[in-house]
Amino acid sequence: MESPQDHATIKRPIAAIYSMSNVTKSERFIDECILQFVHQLDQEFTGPGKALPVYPWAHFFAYDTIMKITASVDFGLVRGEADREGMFRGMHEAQKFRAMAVCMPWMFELLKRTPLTTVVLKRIGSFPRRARELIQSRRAMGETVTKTYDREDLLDQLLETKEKFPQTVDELVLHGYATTPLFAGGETIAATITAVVYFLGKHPSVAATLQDELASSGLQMPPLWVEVQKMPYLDAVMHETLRCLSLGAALSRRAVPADRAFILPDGRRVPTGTTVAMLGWATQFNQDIYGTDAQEFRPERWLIGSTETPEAYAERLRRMNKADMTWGAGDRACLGKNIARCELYKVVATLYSKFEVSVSLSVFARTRNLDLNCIGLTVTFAQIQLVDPTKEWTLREALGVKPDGVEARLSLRSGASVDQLRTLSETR
Ligand code: HEM
Repeated sequence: MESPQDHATIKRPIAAIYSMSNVTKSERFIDECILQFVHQLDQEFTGPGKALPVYPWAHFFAYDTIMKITASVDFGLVRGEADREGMFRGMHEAQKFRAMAVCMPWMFELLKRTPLTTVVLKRIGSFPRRARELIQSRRAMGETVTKTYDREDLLDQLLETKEKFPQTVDELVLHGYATTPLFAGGETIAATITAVVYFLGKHPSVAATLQDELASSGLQMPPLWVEVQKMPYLDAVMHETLRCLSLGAALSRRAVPADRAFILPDGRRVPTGTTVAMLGWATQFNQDIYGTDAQEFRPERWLIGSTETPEAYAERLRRMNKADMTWGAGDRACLGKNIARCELYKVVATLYSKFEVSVSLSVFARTRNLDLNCIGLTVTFAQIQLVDPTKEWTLREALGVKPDGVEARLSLRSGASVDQLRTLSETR
């Protein structure tokens, strides 16, 4: 792990690029991908007997979107024009390997020269390779061509850091900058969209309240960030989904610094240099902070209670936010949080404005017990049927979390039209 000082130096040139005010300049990239996604879902999955495998399609959407935000590239996974299977084959296994390398570096040292490791590292290597290709092709286009874009993508801005911060940004650092969004912006977003569909399918009253809020907000379609960021119930749903999903479980690690003592609650001192991880699973389900129903999915916990004073609510919210490790904390906290929130709020608001979504879950596996344990269940807005209530479900976990087996049935809401949505966006 690099020192905090080196880390801060490398992060400084790109901090402004990831600020919300800059991210909203690329909203149009996100809108284009949302439109494509909704149209494709409408074409392929609305109709009797059709079921949408949520995670793979959310992953197509997320990857197309991050490619567009990063390099204006129309990758084509949602439209089926890119090699969908090849793209994600073995990715989760590669992630598990990476998790092992992060959490048990000594094991990685032992294994790193074996043929198996070479194969796995090749899979992980597809992101750096793609980033290198993007940089090369952008440079080949020449300065004048990139400047004629009517909008800047991340890559243009990242390339500029090399000129603005020559002391810090060499080819290697630039390559790291370009690889990160490709690596970080796919599975995280896909898992979150899948979890929203899952939790809302399990809690029809939450879905109904969200849809009421969406319907009464007079949103443009796809909605703008300035519109969706002000929607309290949508915000509560997203907070609660991310809290219960605990995506960044193994990500937030820090080395104990030499200049500060790190003492555990029982008085033991952790030696300098020791890698310490704060797990979201421990903090985000802490009953002292989130209440005795911490294991339940309940977006209302993020809203003011009917008998609560504004002061008490502000204090409760402060404690909940502090314990919520979704985006990590401190100087290594998620840099892509603004991109992720903007993309997620917009796509969830669009999906639940346009579609009735009912969920059937087949083999959704999870290692922790929430209140939602089962395999093979069908959920509709009208009823919940557990095919086998005795079985538990588990999430596949590596560095991130991959939810498998969530399938949804889609139908357009009465009065909703996807063509109307396209027209609105084209006039923006
Ligand atoms: C739901 C979506 C996402 C979640 C939950 C998430 C979560 C996290 C977490 C927990 C960390 C580690 C923070 C720490 O150590 O304290 C992290 C780091 C990071 N994430 Fe995200 N992330 C998401 C999406 C994204 C996206 C879309 C991007 C980029 C486009 C991104 C870029 C980064 C970067 C660059 C870091 C490293 C920051 C540093 O080391 O200073 N993330 N993320």
